[in-house]
Formats: sequence, structure tokens, C-alpha cells
Amino acid sequence: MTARSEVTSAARVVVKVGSSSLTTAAGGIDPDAVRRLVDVLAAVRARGAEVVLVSSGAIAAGLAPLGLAKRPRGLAAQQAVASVGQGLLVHRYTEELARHGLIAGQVLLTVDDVTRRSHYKNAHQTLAELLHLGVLPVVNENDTVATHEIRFGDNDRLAALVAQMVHADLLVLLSDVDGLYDGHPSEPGTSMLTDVRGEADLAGVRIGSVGSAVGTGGMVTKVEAARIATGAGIPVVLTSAANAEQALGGDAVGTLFHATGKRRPTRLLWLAHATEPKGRLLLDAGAARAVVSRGASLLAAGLTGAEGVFEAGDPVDLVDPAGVSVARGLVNFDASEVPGLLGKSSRALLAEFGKGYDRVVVHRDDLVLL
Ligand SMILES: Nc1ncnc2c1ncn2[C@@H]1O[C@H](COP(=O)(O)OP(=O)(O)O)[C@@H](O)[C@H]1O
Ligand SMILES: N[C@@H](CCC(=O)OP(=O)(O)O)C(=O)O
Repeated sequence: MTARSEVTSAARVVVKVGSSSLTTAAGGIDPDAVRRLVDVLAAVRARGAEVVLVSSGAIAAGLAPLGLAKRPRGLAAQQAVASVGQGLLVHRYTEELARHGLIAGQVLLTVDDVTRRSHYKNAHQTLAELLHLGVLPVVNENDTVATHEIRFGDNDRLAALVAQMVHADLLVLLSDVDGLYDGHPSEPGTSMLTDVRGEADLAGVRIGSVGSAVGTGGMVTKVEAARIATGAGIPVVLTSAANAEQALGGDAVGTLFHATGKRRPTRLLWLAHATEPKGRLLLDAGAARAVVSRGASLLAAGLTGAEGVFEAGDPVDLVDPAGVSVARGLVNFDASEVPGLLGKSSRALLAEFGKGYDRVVVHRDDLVLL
């Protein structure tokens, strides 16, 4: 078996592990599973690569101490359970990493932290500094504050965005299944894909959205995460936690999603893949051309209408006069403000509404072409 060069040459690796790989059948953290994983991560560090761990399991880890048999349904209950479990989870990582002389650093992120520009910068700088200090960041979604609207719910896409954020060379998704199958792995006759080189390889693959008892998202969110990362030039290995040592050692286990895009250290690819737009901005022909061909910002002057309910900072689609969505971006105004802006020059907006209203509707740094 020839080693996978994208694995063995990666200088910075993001590893994501799912709840199902960290917990016992009875619920609660499986200390042996954490230990085995940390041993593998320590080996990657020992060969000189940097590692960021994205670990699920806060909710699963909080179940047993609270006497709960399964993941509660309500958001507040899940948040409370995560609050109990996250501390226990990071405690385990801290202890196990210390055995290898490594330091854990807890990083809890919400969707906003990895998408909005100001927050993104913060999270980016903190992660960069942690890596600079030789710390092994242990990332999870900030479940206790994340509401339905601003929630990933699964950590697969969060891991892909973190991989982009830290400019990782590789993303490894560890689950309870040894790779991507062409149908649900429990069905007879299905087989594992060893390589995915693009969308064509996914045609005909039946991807389930239901996860294991403790996991969420199933395979759908993992394939979505792989699309985000590979689109940003980062290859992805998807396999089971049991295969972690071989996978990170470069053995050809699991499914390798080959990089499809250029290495682009941009925080915006998530927009195209992982987000439901909250509304649509209707552009005149000149504005659509300026955005698409010249990479220009969208000005109110080129706006003919808007649909949907959105607030400043939300993702929206930019639609050309033919009704085609040409770009997706983060809008700088609330939907209720848009009717007053239509077709007006920056100067007119300044005169009519005062300072601040002359801002662009979508800044070119906040949009991605579709
Ligand atoms: N095409 C497929 N290939 C592999 N697994 C699949 C597929 N469709 C659905 N699944 C299911 O997805 C599960 C993994 O998702 P999940 O439980 O959310 O994992 P995790 O907790 O690791 O994030 C697998 O155990 C498997 O039952
Ligand atoms: N942030 C949540 C992750 C939710 C979850 O189950 O994710 P995953 O197991 O990756 O599908 C937790 O720590 O419990």
C-alpha cells in the first residue's frame, strides 16, 4: 500500500471526532477512546505537524452524570447537558494530552465566530496564537449559547470551516463508520468508496441524514464538510476513529476526498455550500455585471428590490435581472431598510439618511460568486 502523500506531508492537520466515537453504549465518555485518539494525535505532533482537534461529545458526555438515558429533545435541555459534558470532555483531553507533555486549549465557537468578519478575525488570531504556543486546540461548538438560528448542530461543517480558518493542509473526519458507502452501510451489497475526486463520484451515492444514537447529521453533514474543505483546496480523509492511527499514518483507509478547488484561505466558501440564504437582493444588469465580472461591491444604486426577511450580517443571494442567483453575500442592511435604498447613489443616501447609510449593500470581501 503506498502512503497517501497528502496525509504524510501535511504540516497542519484538523481532526474531527464525532460523539459516536467517544462515548460508551451506555452513554458517558469512553476514557479509553479518548486515550487512543490522543495517542494518535500525539504521534502526529511528534512527527512535527500541528494539530487542531474538533471534538463533539459534550452532550453525550453530560448524559450519564445527569442520569439521562438519551439526548434530550429541547434546545435548552441540550444546552444544559452540553454545559455539564463539555467540562468533563476537556478535562479528559487535558489529562491525556499531558501524558504526552502536550497542552490542551479549549476553543468554543458559534457559527457567527467563523463567518462574521469581525468575529472571524478574533477566532483566527486566537487559533493562530495557540498553534504558535504549541498548544493543541480542542474545538467544539459553543452549545450553551448557540440558538437554533445560529447553530451548526453538527461539528462536521464547523471542522471544515476551522480547517479553512487555520489554513490546514488536511482534514480528517473520524466517525463510527469506516468510510463513505454507496448506500447505507447496514444495507447488504453496499461498498465503500476509496476516492472521491469530484461531484461526479457522488452521483448515485445514497447518503443518509440520520446519525447514530448519539451523533447528529449522519453522512450528509460529513459530505457537505468534505465539499467545503476540498473546495478550499484541503483534502479530506473520512474514516472511523478505530482507523485513526492508520489514517493519520498515511495508510489508504477510509475515503479520500481529493482537493477540488485552489487553496484559498477564504472564510467565504461556507457561504456557497453551508448556508441557507435569508433573502434575495435583486440587481439591475449593470450591478450584476459589476459584481460578477469586476468583483465589485454591491451599491444601493444597482438594487431594484429585495425579498425575504433578513438582518444586517445575514447571508443573501444576489440575483440578476434574469432571475439567476449570481452570488451570495453578507448584507449590510436589514430587509426593512432596503426599500428606502433602491437605486439611490451613495451621495443621495448620505443626504437623505445621514452618515453610515452610504455604506455598500454587500462588500466585495463579503461575497462569493456562485
Ligand atoms: N452512505 C453512507 N455511508 C456511510 N455511512 C452512512 C451513509 N449514510 C448514512 N450513514 C450513517 O452515518 C453515520 C455517521 O453519522 P453520525 O452518527 O452523525 O456520526 P458522528 O457522531 O461521528 O458525527 C454512520 O454510522 C452511518 O450509519
Ligand atoms: N457540539 C455537540 C456536537 C453535536 C454532535 O453530536 O455532533 P456529531 O457527533 O459530530 O455529529 C456536542 O459536543 O455534543
